[in-house]
Amino acid sequence: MRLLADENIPLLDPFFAAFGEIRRLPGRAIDRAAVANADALLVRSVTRVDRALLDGSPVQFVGTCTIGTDHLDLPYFAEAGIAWSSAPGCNARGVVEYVLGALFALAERRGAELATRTYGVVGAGQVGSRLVEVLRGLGWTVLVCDPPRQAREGGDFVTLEEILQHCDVISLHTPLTRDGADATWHLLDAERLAQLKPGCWLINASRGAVVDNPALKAHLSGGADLEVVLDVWEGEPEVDVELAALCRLATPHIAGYSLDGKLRGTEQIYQAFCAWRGEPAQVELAQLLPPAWLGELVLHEQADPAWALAMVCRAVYDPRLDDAAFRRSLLGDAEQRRLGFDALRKHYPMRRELPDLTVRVGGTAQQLRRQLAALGVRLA
Ligand SMILES: NC(=O)c1ccc[n+]([C@@H]2O[C@H](COP(=O)([O-])OP(=O)(O)OC[C@H]3O[C@@H](n4cnc5c(N)ncnc54)[C@H](O)[C@@H]3O)[C@@H](O)[C@H]2O)c1
Ligand SMILES: O=C(O)[C@H](O)[C@H](O)COP(=O)(O)O
Repeated sequence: MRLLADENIPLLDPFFAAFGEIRRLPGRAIDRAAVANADALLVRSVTRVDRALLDGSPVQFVGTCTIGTDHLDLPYFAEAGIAWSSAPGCNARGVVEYVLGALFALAERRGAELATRTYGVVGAGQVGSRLVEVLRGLGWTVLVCDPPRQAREGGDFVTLEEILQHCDVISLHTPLTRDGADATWHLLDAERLAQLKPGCWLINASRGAVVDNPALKAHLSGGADLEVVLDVWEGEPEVDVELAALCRLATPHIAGYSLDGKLRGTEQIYQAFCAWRGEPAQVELAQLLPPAWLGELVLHEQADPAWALAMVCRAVYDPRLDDAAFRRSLLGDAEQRRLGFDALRKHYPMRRELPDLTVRVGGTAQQLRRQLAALGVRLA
């Protein structure tokens, strides 16, 4: 079996070497010539996999080590009989921790109290539902908008208009879709941006085009009272530098880039590949994960809970570091910026997740313990 893989997929050898030769290429360099000699293709989000790439190739299996599937032409796969798999939920935890880090950074900047704000989560799938669970676990007020789920399940959902009207913080977690009643392309357009509450915080770590980027730039340039955090951009790896300058936090599509999340992505595709071949999966991620550099934190029982939550999150991940590195990369010319976007992602620093951290709290600080548990850390 000949495997062709994006070179940015970690742990390719431990998981896939037993199946045959693995050829590695940068994701954006995977082309028709390369797939002409491949039986299976393993990609990340930057490779568009469609008829134009695969028609006439021997590829029978496509695995994307990502949550998103908007780069895959799934109707074509069905028509051509190509098996495929994505990695649902693999890096959802990382995105949740990105949003938490952004909230603590904005709160510090604005002198705001997070507990008194109303949160709106748009899209409650793998990422959004985990975020809702964490925010509600912290005791915060959360409204949830997910029309497809609402139509299927009924229940406690609100409309996007209600989110725009009532929420002080809005975090977007929809897929990027262009068709149907619930299409999300430019879900936040000029008209909806104008409806945001003054002082609102808007976070997009879904897909760039869920927000109309030119409209957002015009809105911010016009002096809108709005704090914006963008991890994803229309036209990546090209980024509108003027828009980035208007954002409070700007990062190069790394919200889900915890090591755990990336490795889970590889493992999930390995498992799907084994299932497709009708073979048992024999390699387990647990055997391959390195130890977390920060194992344990000790908090004093009198620690202020708001301070303690921010410190614990930051100990594991602080998106301001990614923001600083990204802004440095935006100083070059257009080509340097494009290369910089990919380089920051390729050489992403070690980042672990809150469940890798043990927190010890002295005494009987029950509320703090409950909130730390909601964050997902292990409590000693
Ligand atoms: N920035 C990153 O690093 C990163 C990492 C992981 C995922 N993502 C992206 O985050 C997004 C969410 O991922 P996920 O795994 O949670 O997806 P998912 O498919 O599990 O969930 C998406 C949810 O959005 C809902 N939805 C669809 N259309 C909607 C609409 N018009 N309004 C409101 N809700 C709508 C769906 O019903 C679903 O429940 C995707 O775009 C994914 O590609 C980004
Ligand atoms: O869809 C996903 O899983 C994420 O957007 C993922 O983090 C994208 O990372 P990439 O495949 O671009 O490396």
